[in-house]
Amino acid sequence: MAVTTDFIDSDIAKSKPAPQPKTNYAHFKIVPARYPARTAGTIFALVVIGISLQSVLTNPRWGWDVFAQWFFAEPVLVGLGRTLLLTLLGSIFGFALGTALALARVSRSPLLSGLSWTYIWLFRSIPLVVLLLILNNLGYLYETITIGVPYTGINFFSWNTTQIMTPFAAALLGLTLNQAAFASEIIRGGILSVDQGQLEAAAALGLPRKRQASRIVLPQAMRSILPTAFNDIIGLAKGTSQVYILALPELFYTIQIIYRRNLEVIPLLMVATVWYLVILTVLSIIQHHIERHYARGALRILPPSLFSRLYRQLVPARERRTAITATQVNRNVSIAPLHARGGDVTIQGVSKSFGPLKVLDDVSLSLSAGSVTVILGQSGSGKSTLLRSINHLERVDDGFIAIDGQLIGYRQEGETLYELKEMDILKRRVEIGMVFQNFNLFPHLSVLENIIEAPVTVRGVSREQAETEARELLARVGLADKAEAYPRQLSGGQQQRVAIARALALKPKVLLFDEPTSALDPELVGEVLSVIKELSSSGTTLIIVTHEIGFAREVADQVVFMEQGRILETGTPHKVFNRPDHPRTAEFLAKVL
Ligand SMILES: Nc1ncnc2c1ncn2[C@@H]1O[C@H](COP(=O)(O)OP(=O)(O)OP(=O)(O)O)[C@@H](O)[C@H]1O
Repeated sequence: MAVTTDFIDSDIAKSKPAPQPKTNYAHFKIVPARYPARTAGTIFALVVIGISLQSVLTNPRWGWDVFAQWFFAEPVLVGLGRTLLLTLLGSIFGFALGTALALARVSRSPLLSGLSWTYIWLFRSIPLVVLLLILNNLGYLYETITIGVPYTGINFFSWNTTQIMTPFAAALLGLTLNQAAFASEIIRGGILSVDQGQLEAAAALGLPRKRQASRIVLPQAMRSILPTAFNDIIGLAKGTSQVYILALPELFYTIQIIYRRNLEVIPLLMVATVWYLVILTVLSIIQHHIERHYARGALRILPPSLFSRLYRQLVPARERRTAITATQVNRNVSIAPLHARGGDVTIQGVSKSFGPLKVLDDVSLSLSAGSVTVILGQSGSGKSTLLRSINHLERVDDGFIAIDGQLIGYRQEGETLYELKEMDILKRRVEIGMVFQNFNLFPHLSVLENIIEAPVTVRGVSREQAETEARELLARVGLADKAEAYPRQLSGGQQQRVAIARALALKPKVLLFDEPTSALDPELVGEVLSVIKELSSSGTTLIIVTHEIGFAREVADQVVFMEQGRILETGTPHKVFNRPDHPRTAEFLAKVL
């Protein structure tokens, strides 16, 4: 009756896990997995290295004794110095001019952009050798170079062109002009690779244009700029050999002069080759470290650098921990109130079109200070455009929007409205915070840096005070322990809570939420809504575009229903959700409820 016994045994096994025999593995021998292909590959590499070394070291024609004699010889080192100087100055001036050209190329002025395009087109077309020869003969075209006020006869300085255009000056100028044309396209490519949302987030925080470029756009652009830029600099280091045409003895030209005299061609070419290898190695190490610097925040975990790997090997973990604890900062700074009083928002007869499409059509709305308004409507009904118009990310065609009686985007004098310059719009924008659907945190800045950027730059708060307030805000959104993390190391819900803290750091009168939960997984929606709910009693005026009807019912003072750019209905949540006036509202609610 083996079958019956088996049945009983398996039943028992299901109800109670069988006790596992305890095994002592201490005396077991571990055999690592074997990888025959890897072993074969290693042997092959060893053979190739061995043969190469033997052929290079034992063949007397390589002339290693001559190589040793010339490697550190004075003329070679002087030539090397010139090559390094030309590379360094050519890179610095070339990239500085290239950055200006790239910014001009993306400028909104068509003439400036056209001028930059023409420069790039011209200097990328002219071969470097031709350019160097033209510059060397510049004295023939222009006998003097003068700095002064054009067409007035007022001159400050005047030089004889042939005297100042030495071979070195011509070489440096030629390399710079040539390098700038290529560098500008590399930089422009980097600028274009930065997400548009980043610019909008920076503008919504009121950061000035210069700060947007230097702190937000360029650091992120650097990730795509650096590999190509270093390729270009390495090309320049080798390309300096073209200045031989000006009889300028840089490294390669010096080598040529020497081997033409002593006929030791190969050993001297080896001298040049090894020095170029040294230059390339140093540049590659610099590239690695700069790239690593700009990779902060782009990778979830940054691989340890060469130095930190060495540090980990040399310093025991216990000592490292003590060192970190010793650098903790004293955070006893007074905490300012975290909210400004809410603002009254008046939207009067606002219209906006994109081409033939009228997206907002005579929209009027009045929101009292500290109120919570939820805007509902089908996709494409103009909800986001209305929000973006409130903080002037979109310029309206007709009507006006005012906060506490102050017009957005305009200055009023009597009956005339003057459009504000971008700088002034940015200043006023700090009163209106905005939280985006896709968070738009700055990925290269830590959570703390994201939050303090605008208060420090725009409001002029001290860094210490801004950090204290930022930590307080982070504690309020439940992320006190994430101050040093980078956005990509956080979940979507956490990122959105940081975005809310960032908007609050400017103590705005009005806070706009553009579908703050629609990019989140359902289980993360609740944590963001509870933060907004807490804010609803803070006195800040909240305007929220959302499809979360339950949430709207709970927190809203007023619900607005939009369709095809028009407001069809407004009222309390109780009225709009239970007894809507308009059949379209009822139809929409029937779909989403
Ligand atoms: N920059 C733009 N250029 C052209 N059309 C635009 C632009 N921005 C928005 N639109 C159009 O305007 C209309 C309203 O867009 P908006 O984003 O305001 O709608 P929405 O109600 O917020 O939609 P959703 O709920 O899907 O976000 C859409 O038809 C959209 O295609």
